Amino acid sequence: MIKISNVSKWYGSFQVLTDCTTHIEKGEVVVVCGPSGSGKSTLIKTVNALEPIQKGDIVVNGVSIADPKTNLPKLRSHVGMVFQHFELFPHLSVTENLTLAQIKVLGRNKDDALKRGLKMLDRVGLSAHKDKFPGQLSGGQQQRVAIARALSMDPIVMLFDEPTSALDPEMVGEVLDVMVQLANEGMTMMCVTHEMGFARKVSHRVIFMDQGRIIEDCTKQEFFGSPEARSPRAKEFLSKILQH
Ligand SMILES: Nc1ncnc2c1ncn2[C@@H]1O[C@H](COP(=O)(O)OP(=O)(O)OP(=O)(O)O)[C@@H](O)[C@H]1O
Repeated sequence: MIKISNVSKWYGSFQVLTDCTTHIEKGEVVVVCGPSGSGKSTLIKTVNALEPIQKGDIVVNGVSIADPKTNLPKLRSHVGMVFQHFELFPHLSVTENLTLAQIKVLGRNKDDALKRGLKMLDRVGLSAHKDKFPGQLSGGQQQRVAIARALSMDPIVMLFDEPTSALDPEMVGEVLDVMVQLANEGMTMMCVTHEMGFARKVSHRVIFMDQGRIIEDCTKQEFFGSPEARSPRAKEFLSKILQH
């Protein structure tokens, strides 16, 4: 489904990603973790070419992002992305937020877009809020609308970049519940998150990054179950998070 091969990236002279190689199969949930600044967000943003790469390739569903002939807006329309900050349009109602890209990018008619959007809004438990504006919703509700908006586009994969880290603690659970539900329904997911409870509960694999490199790429059982077999940097990270 997604093949990341020998990806390197620089910001000016600073190398942010070094020779990253991994893959995500259909229906797999992969959690990307690691210390702050290790390149997790940058890596996930390269998957839909929001961040360009200078070396290597990423193939999404058979389409190479490095191929100059690739239609990147079309590729992005199949890849759902949910960010730390919800990035809903503040001047549009929830319904308008849900339908805009379906109409403009996928060319759906208004009725079909509305039907699909409301179905996804129901899936995240927010049907009653369809006519509100983002500012009238809590952070957790806004993030659930952002997830519903991404799902309305019928994505083949969902990318999550720290979707709960800007939320008050009591709202984290409601967003994670939606993500757990999606994972259980078989959605292919790549998630940058510090929520190790989520990683332990639903992920299939864990990628651990440090200084722009993928240091560990293993099953969650290997990652959490046998910390003694991990690299020194991952061991240190695990010992910190497992204290709590
Ligand atoms: N647009 C940019 N220009 C220059 N440097 C950048 C840019 N974006 C990120 N960086 C740097 O690249 C490195 C990796 O950043 P990135 O956000 O990918 O890390 P991260 O692992 O997701 O961190 P965090 O967990 O703190 O969000 C950091 O040193 C960061 O300062």
